[in-house]
Amino acid sequence: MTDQMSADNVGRVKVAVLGSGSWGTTFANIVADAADLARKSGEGPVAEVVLWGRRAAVVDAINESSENPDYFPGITLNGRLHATTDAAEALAGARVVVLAVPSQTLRENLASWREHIAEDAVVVSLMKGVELGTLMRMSQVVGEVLELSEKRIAVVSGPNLAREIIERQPATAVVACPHYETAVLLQGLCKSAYFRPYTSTDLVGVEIGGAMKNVIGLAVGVAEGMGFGDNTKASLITRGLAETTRLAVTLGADEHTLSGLAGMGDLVATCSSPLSRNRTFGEKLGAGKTLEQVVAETRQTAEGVKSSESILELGWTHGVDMPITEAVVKMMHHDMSPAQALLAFMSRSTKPERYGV
Ligand SMILES: NC(=O)c1ccc[n+]([C@@H]2O[C@H](COP(=O)([O-])OP(=O)(O)OC[C@H]3O[C@@H](n4cnc5c(N)ncnc54)[C@H](O)[C@@H]3O)[C@@H](O)[C@H]2O)c1
Ligand SMILES: O=P(O)(O)OC[C@H](O)CO
Repeated sequence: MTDQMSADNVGRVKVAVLGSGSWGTTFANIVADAADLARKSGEGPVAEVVLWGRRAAVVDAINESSENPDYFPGITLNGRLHATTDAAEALAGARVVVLAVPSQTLRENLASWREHIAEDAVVVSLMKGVELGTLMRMSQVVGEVLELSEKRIAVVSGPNLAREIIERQPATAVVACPHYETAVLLQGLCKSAYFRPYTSTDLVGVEIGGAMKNVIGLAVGVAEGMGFGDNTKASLITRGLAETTRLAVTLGADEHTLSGLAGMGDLVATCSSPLSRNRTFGEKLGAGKTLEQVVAETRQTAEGVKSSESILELGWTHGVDMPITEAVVKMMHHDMSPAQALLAFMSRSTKPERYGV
């Protein structure tokens, strides 16, 4: 996709969505529904969506009965959605490549997909994590492995609990790309009757907001599990947003992004919803289950568990104070009990409400 190409002269666009879990399936369905709307109205680009998945049973069910029985049994997907286990087939001719795999496997996935990704494709990350070891945001991993300029890398993020959106409940999101025209084109591809995307050029703010809300969601879940009420949870959400904003702004984000959909919006959705995997993970831990028990019970990706470590290191590398993230890391990775983590958090030295950047 060239920099000059606009939404008006694109016409048909093949979109490959890689990852047929909860969010990959839902986002592919959004784009297919958006294409139906564009076809009817004669306005905007019309996407042909191909979904890649690892498991043949899931792929066959999507193709034969428009259903993903693993994640959304009983929900009818858009009938035009085509699925395949063959990444080369999904990627052939795709001008938009959407990534929906766990953050920590992205690098190895991209290495195997790289040769099939068209040179002029725009690559869109749906992931909300930070890579362990490198401390890279997902767009940075994409840029490094695929050797893409940032003009061809975008992110979609926001308060997007998949279960609600697959039921076609109204939701909003942010499509971020440093190249504004690309963000507008992608906005056109996923704008449907129930999904309203806004554009942004602040990739850093949108990605840090998405990764951090998982960590804060874990902390709020722990508080819920320990039986605490709304004052505790509101305090964690608000101080969590302050922590998120400190980190994001230090890394170059616009402060306003963090009070938008990909910051506060997603934080509120994640921290209030029993549908959130991160919040649920924390809640089980807070209620007294061991980490091993919770890990064993968790089938879907709770990104904050691993990303809490890389995010804390990222904060420390840049001299950012991250007390909630630190408490989460101690509980997730250093055998600290929720009660001990709470004591450590509450007994820190007192501070002005606003400090740091
Ligand atoms: N589920 C949501 O509501 C939601 C919403 C917005 C963003 N996200 C983000 O989207 C990303 C994906 O989450 P999800 O909810 O789809 O997770 P999920 O656990 O539902 O699905 C992950 C998918 O990746 C596949 N997968 C697992 N390991 C893999 C590997 N090594 N190689 C290739 N594929 C592999 C799984 O088979 C599955 O299809 C996460 O970063 C998450 O934070 C999720
Ligand atoms: O289920 P979670 O905790 O991964 O959250 C899902 C989405 O990211 C909410 O926007």
